[in-house]
Amino acid sequence: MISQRGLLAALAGVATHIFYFNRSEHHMKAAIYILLLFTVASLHITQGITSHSLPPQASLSSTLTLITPFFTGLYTSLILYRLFLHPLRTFPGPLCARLSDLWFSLQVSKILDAHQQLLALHSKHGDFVRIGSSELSIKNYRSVEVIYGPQSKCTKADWYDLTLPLVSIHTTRDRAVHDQRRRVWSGAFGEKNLRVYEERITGVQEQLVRVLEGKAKRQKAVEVTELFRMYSFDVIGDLAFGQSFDMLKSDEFSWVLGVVDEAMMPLGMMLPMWVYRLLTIVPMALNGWRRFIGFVYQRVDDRLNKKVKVPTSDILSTLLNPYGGRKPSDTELNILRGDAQLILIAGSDTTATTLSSILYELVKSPSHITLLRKEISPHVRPNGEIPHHSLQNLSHLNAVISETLRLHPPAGAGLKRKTPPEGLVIGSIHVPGNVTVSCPQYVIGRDEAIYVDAKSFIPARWTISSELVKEKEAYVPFSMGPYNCIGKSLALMNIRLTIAKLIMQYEIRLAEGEDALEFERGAKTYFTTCPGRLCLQFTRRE
Ligand code: HEM
Repeated sequence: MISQRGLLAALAGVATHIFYFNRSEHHMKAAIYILLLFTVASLHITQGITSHSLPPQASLSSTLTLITPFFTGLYTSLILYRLFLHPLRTFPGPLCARLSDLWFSLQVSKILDAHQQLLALHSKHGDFVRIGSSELSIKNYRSVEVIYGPQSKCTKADWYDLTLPLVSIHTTRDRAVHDQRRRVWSGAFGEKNLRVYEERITGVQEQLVRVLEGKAKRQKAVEVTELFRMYSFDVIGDLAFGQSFDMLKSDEFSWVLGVVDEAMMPLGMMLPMWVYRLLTIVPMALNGWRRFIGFVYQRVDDRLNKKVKVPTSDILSTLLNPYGGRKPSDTELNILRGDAQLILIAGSDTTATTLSSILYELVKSPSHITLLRKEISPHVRPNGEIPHHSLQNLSHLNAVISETLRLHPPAGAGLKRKTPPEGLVIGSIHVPGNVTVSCPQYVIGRDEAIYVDAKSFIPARWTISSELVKEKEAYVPFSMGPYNCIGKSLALMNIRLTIAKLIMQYEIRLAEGEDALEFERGAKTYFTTCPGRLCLQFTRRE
C-alpha cells in the first residue's frame, strides 16, 4: 500500500511536470536539477539521522520512499501527456519517438546516418513526421519558405545553445544580436574581398595540383574525400586567419582534421540538447571538442598578438574592424572565438563535401565532363588560368553544382527552428506553437513530389528542362532568409574555380577496383554531412 507521504510525493511529481517542466525550456538546467536532487536527498537523509535518530540505512530508505513516487508521478504524467495530450499527438511517427527524444539518437548513434534515417521515416510516415517528443521533421515543399523565409516568425531552436558560453553568429538565438553580427560579417564577403580571396584560393590550388601531379605520375589513386577536406581546410585557414594549415604541402592527414572529427562526432548522435549540455560538464566527455576549441583560441590569440603576418585582408580582419585596433573585451573575445570556430567548420567541410560529391557524380556520368570542358575551354587563358568572372555565369557548370547540392546537400538533415507561440500554417496543416521543426534538404532533394526522376543526376533540370523541378521553392541548400549562408558566394567561387581547373587539367575516372558504393553508404551526418571514401584516378591531359 502506498503511504500518504508517497501519494503526496507522487502528486508533487505530477504537478512538477504540469506546472514546471511542461513550460519553457530546461535544457540548460539539467546539471542544476541533478545537483538539486542530490542536495535535497542528502538533507533529508541527514535530517532522518539527526532529528529522528534513524540508522543511515533506514533514513536512506525513507528518502527513497519519497523520491521513487515523486519520479513515478512525474514520468507517468510526462508519458501520458506526450502520448495523448501533446499538441503534436495527431502527427504520425514512431511510438518511441513520441515518448523520448533519445529514440532518434539511438537510431543514428551506430553509423551517424541521420540523413538516411530521416529519408526512411518520411517514406514510411509522409510529409510530417514526429521525430521527437516535441519535434517535427517536414518535407512538404511549402514548409521551407514558412519556416526559414524572410517573413518567418520562427526562431532558432534549443540546438543552437550547443556551444554556450561560446556564441557565434550562427548559434546566437537572439535575432537582434544576430542581425548586428551579420552586418559586421557581411563586410568580409563583398566583391572587393572576394577578388582578394580568389587570388589566395588560386595559390592553394597550386598545392592541390602539385599533390595530384605527384599521384598522376606514379599512377596512384587519390582518395578525394580526404584530399578535398585537406584542401578546404587549407583554403579556409588562409582566408580566415591569413595562414594556410599547409596540409597539402605535407600531403598528410593532419592532426587538425582528426581533432575536428573528434569534436564533431557527438553532434552526429543527435543527442537531446539537455544531454549534450550535461556532457559539457562531465570531465573527459567531449574531449575532442575541448581540444578543437583550444586550437581555435590559440589561432585567435596569435592573430590578436600579431604573431601571424596577414598578407592582405582576411575574414578575421573584417571581424576585428569594429574594435579599431583596441583589445576586445572578454565578451567580445568570446564572440570572436565563437565566430572563428564557426568559420573553420562552416567554411571547410561544406565545400569539401560539395567538391567530392561533384566528382562522384561526374565520374558516374562522364558525358557531363565533356560538356563542361566544351563550356569552359574558351575561358582558359594561355597560362592555364581561368578567372572566376568568366566562370560564374556558365550555365552547365552552375547546373552541375546545383544538381549536386540537391542530391548531396552538405547541411541536409534539417536546420532546427522553434515555431512562434501561435504556431504556423503549412498548406492546410496547422503546426502548433513552441515546437521544434526542420526541413531536411536531403529528403526534400529526393522527393518525387518535388523533382521528376528525383534520384537521377540531371543538371539540365536547372537549365533547359526546368519542368523537371516541380516545386522550385523547396530547393535551399544554403538555406534562406535572415540566417542563410553568408559564405555562399565564396563557396560557389571556390567550387567553380576548383572544378574547372581539375576538369581542364586531368582525365578523371574511378580508380581500379573502386565501385564508389562507400561514398554514399559511408556518409556520416554530424551537423554537416561528410561522404565516405572515393578513390579516383587522375591522369594529366595533353
Ligand atoms: C557548399 C558550401 C556551403 C553550404 C552548402 C553552406 C550551407 C549553409 C547553411 C544551410 C547555413 C544555415 C545554417 C543554419 O541555419 O543553421 C549556413 C550558414 C552559414 N554559413 Fe554556410 N555553407 C557553405 C559554405 C560556407 C562558407 C565557405 C562559409 C565561409 C566562412 C560559410 C559560412 C557560413 C556562416 C557564417 C553561416 C551562419 C550565417 C548566419 O547565421 O547568419 N558557409 N551555411
